[in-house]
Amino acid sequence: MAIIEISTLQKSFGSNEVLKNISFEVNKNEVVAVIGASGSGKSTMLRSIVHLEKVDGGSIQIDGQNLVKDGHYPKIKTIKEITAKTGMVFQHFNLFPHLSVKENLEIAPKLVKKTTKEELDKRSRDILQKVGLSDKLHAQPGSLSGGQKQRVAIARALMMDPDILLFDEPTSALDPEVTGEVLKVMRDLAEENMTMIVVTHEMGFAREVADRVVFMDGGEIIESGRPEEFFTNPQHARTKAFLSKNLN
Ligand SMILES: Nc1ncnc2c1ncn2[C@@H]1O[C@H](COP(=O)(O)OP(=O)(O)OP(=O)(O)O)[C@@H](O)[C@H]1O
Repeated sequence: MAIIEISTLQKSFGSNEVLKNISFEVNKNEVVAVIGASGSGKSTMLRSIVHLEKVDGGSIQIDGQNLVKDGHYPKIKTIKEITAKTGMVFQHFNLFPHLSVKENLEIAPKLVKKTTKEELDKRSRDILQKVGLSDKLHAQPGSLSGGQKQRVAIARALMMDPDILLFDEPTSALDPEVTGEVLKVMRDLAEENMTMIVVTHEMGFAREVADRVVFMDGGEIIESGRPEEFFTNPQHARTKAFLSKNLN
């Protein structure tokens, strides 16, 4: 069953047409890896799903509700309700630097959910344990490694109990030696059947963890398929050219 339905999405920045009639669906519990060259529109597509970008045309339905229909948006209250169940993890973590890990985790649920202090405390401890950072509850982000910061960012997204998690190049800003610890947390989430869209340059992750790979080029979806077919027998010349440059 599709939990995200995107159809004929269009977006331009001035004269730069960044999304050209993008259509695709994500099923509940599916992990979709989105790959493609820099500037192909991957981030813009992801950001549109959480309303960090406003599209010019097309539709996005999340769990049966229209975030945007034929380029028209509902009122902001409805938009907030629709996007509330989608969490996002960014390349550069976007933690609040002046707040502790615990405060970073609790700030959003404190504002929007009716939760007691005790429940929040238990939840932040449980989720930090899940990402392997129990000992960092009271740390400041500045004292953490990049891999630890990104795991805190994932924990923060999980605090809102999302149905869908979007990752925008979550390991691209990390040193190679800490990339694995973040990918492991993402693998664990995939195994727990979290619905995920992951924009990534990590071909190993796309090949091994994703249920489906989507290749974008020049604002279009060129090809998508199950990883075993996509990587061994790409159909499109542009996919072949991209893979020959990016697979090692
Ligand atoms: N806020 C913005 N204002 C103007 N142009 C933008 C903006 N955001 C993105 N763009 C442009 O849109 C195009 C697509 O960018 P986008 O970040 O979506 O691509 P991407 O595939 O995610 O690339 P990367 O891997 O480099 O992040 C690029 O040409 C970029 O310069």
